[in-house]
Amino acid sequence: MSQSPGTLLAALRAEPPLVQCITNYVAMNIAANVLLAAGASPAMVSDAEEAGEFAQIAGALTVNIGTLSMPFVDGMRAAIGGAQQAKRPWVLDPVACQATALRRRVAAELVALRPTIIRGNASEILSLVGEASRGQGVDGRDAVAAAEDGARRLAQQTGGVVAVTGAVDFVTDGTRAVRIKGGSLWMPMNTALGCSLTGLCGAYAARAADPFDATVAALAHFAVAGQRAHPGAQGPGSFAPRFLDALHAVTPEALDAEAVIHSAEDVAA
Ligand SMILES: Nc1ncnc2c1ncn2[C@@H]1O[C@H](COP(=O)(O)OP(=O)(O)OP(=O)(O)O)[C@@H](O)[C@H]1O
Ligand SMILES: Cc1ncsc1CCO
Ligand SMILES: [Mg+2]
Repeated sequence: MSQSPGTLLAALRAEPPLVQCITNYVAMNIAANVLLAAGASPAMVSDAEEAGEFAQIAGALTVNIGTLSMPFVDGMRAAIGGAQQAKRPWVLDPVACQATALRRRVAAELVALRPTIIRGNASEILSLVGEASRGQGVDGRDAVAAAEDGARRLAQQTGGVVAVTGAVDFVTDGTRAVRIKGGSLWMPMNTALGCSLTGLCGAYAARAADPFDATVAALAHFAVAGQRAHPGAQGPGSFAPRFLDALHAVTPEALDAEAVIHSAEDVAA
């Protein structure tokens, strides 16, 4: 029996989960504010000496390779080990994994550790499954639809959930699949909103029985908040504070009423 986004939002707000975020320098502040606005409790803890220990007290771990360096990688390895030992969900954001040999290598190592959830843009997901990617650095340049089959294969390979975000988001666990509509054209013009969404996937995963439901809820929360924030905004700058306010203002009832989620199982191979 699946849990609706609103049900999970109520659970998250009733008991804000501690989410350990190993994220990039660009996203640190934005992602922390997004998690607080949504109702979670973020902590940016990444040094290898403490990251594994912290993962055992956190409700979930998120790992993002946006501003990659070897100290970050050591922290990621330690944290993932701690999360796995404590049986906590962990989420991978393979930022710009198509761009360099280092990113391809680290992303492949992390995928092999079987993340509970992988969330990326279409260009990143295509690269993870060895397909041609038109990504330009951290910016996705491929259509979500082009990465759907690859996302299904990736989910079957890891045994986890894969989310591809863009104009219409796609979520699959290799068997089930949905598309989520909403959001705003200003979202890809706000840096690190994808990284922040990865953090929110972790927050929901800490409270959900099923990581697929958690991922759908996080993406639906973003889609509804983005859609609500859009009309009052003149551009990416005025959108940003409205979006944070909307993440906070949306109630569990409104989330279930306004989320546009359609089954995508019709196109399964
Ligand atoms: N054209 C669009 N219209 C509506 N919403 C969008 C659009 N593009 C992206 N989004 C939304 O923006 C959010 C971030 O997704 P996106 O695919 O831009 O992540 P990303 O490329 O990893 O971002 P970043 O690396 O900058 O953090 C998601 O909630 C997604 O649904
Ligand atoms: C702009 C940027 N550069 C590395 S990570 C990041 C944040 C968006 O992914
Ligand atoms: Mg990204």
